[in-house]
Amino acid sequence: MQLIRLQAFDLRCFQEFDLTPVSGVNLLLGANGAGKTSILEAIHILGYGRSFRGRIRDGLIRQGAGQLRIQTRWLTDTGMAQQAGIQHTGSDWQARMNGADVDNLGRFCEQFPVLSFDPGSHELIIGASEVRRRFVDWALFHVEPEFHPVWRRFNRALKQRNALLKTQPGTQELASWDQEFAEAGDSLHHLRKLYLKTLEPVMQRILSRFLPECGDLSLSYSAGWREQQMSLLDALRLNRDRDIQSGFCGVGPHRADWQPSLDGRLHQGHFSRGQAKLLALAALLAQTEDFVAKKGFWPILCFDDLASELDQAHFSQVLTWLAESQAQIWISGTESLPVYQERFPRAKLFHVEHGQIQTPAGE
Ligand SMILES: Nc1ncnc2c1ncn2[C@@H]1O[C@H](COP(=O)(O)OP(=O)(O)OP(=O)(O)O)[C@@H](O)[C@H]1O
Repeated sequence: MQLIRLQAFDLRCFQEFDLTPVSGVNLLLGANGAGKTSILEAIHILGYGRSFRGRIRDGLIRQGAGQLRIQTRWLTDTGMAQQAGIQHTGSDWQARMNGADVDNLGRFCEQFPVLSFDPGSHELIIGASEVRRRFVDWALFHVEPEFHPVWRRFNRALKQRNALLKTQPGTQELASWDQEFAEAGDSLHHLRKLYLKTLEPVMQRILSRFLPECGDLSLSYSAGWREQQMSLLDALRLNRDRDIQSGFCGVGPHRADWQPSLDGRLHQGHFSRGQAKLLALAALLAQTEDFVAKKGFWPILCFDDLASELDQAHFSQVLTWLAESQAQIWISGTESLPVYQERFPRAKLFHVEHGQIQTPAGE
C-alpha cells in the first residue's frame, strides 16, 4: 500500500503541509530542527494512533493551536483509492474513513501498516521487555486474524483479575478469572511463540548479509511463567497468594519477553549500542519480509535520520536492501542529496526548512 497524499494541520512546527509522495522513495532532507521527524511522526500516528515521541501534551499539537489533524489519501494493496483523517482535539483521537466516523482506533490503524526505524530503535534489543512484546504484537495484529480478539480477551481478563486482586479476594472468587485468563493467555502465548519461530530464520538471513561476522542468531522466548514445567493455569494457582499480597498478577503473557543471542553466547547485556541498532534493524527488515510473505503487499517503511544511525558500510547495505524492495519508503536526513540520488534515481525530494516544505521544480 502507499500514501498518495499526506496533509497535516497544526502538527508541531507545521501550520500546514500537503505532500504528494511517490510510490518508491521519499526523501525528507533539511537541517536539524526543520521538521523532518514531525512528518514521519504524522505517518506513524496513522499506523499506531499515537506518536513515537511521547504523549500529546509533550508538544505534538503546534504551540498556540487547539487541535491537530492529519489527512491522507492512499492506495490499498488492490489499488483502490481511499481517504481518511485523524484528529486530536486535546482530549482524544477521532478518526474518519471515507466520510464516516471510525469508533475503533484499531480498525483505523490496521489500514496503515507502518514500520519505523529511528534513533531510539536500539531499545528493541536493549530496552524493556514491553518494547519487544509490542514488536511481536504489531506483526500479529496485521498478519494473524485470530490475534486481535485473543489480545483483547486476554487484556480484559488481566485488567479484571488485577482489579479483583486489589480487593483481597478469596480463592474461589479468583478462580473464576483464572480460567479465563489462562485460556486467553495460552492462545496469546502460542501465537507469539510461533511468530518468533517463523521470524528467526528470516532475521538470521538478513543478519548474515549485514553482519556476517556475527555468527548464528537465535531468538529465545520466555513465556512469562515456567511453561516448560507447568501450565499457565497451574502457574496462576501457584502464584495466587503472592498475587493477592502484591495486588497484581505476577505471571502470564503480560510478562513475556524474547531475546536475540549470537552464537549462543552473546546476549542483551553484551551488545554495544551499534550492535543493538543493527540487530534492531535486522529484526525490522525481517518483520517486513515476513509481512510481505503473509500479506502479499509491502508495509510503509520510515527511517528517521538513517545515515547518522549507521556506519558507512552498513548504511550502504541497508540502501541496497531498500532499493530492492517495493515498499513506499520515507527517509529523513541532514545529508545532501547525492548520497541517495545514486541509489534511488527516481526518489522524490522534499526539502524541509523551518516548518516549510519545498519540492524542486518539475517534481
Ligand atoms: N508544539 C510545537 N509547536 C511549535 N513548534 C514545535 C512544537 N514542537 C516542536 N516544535 C519545533 O518543531 C521542530 C520539529 O523538529 P523535528 O524534530 O521534526 O525536526 P527534524 O528536522 O527531525 O530535526 P533533527 O534533524 O534535529 O532531528 C523543531 O524546531 C521544534 O522546536
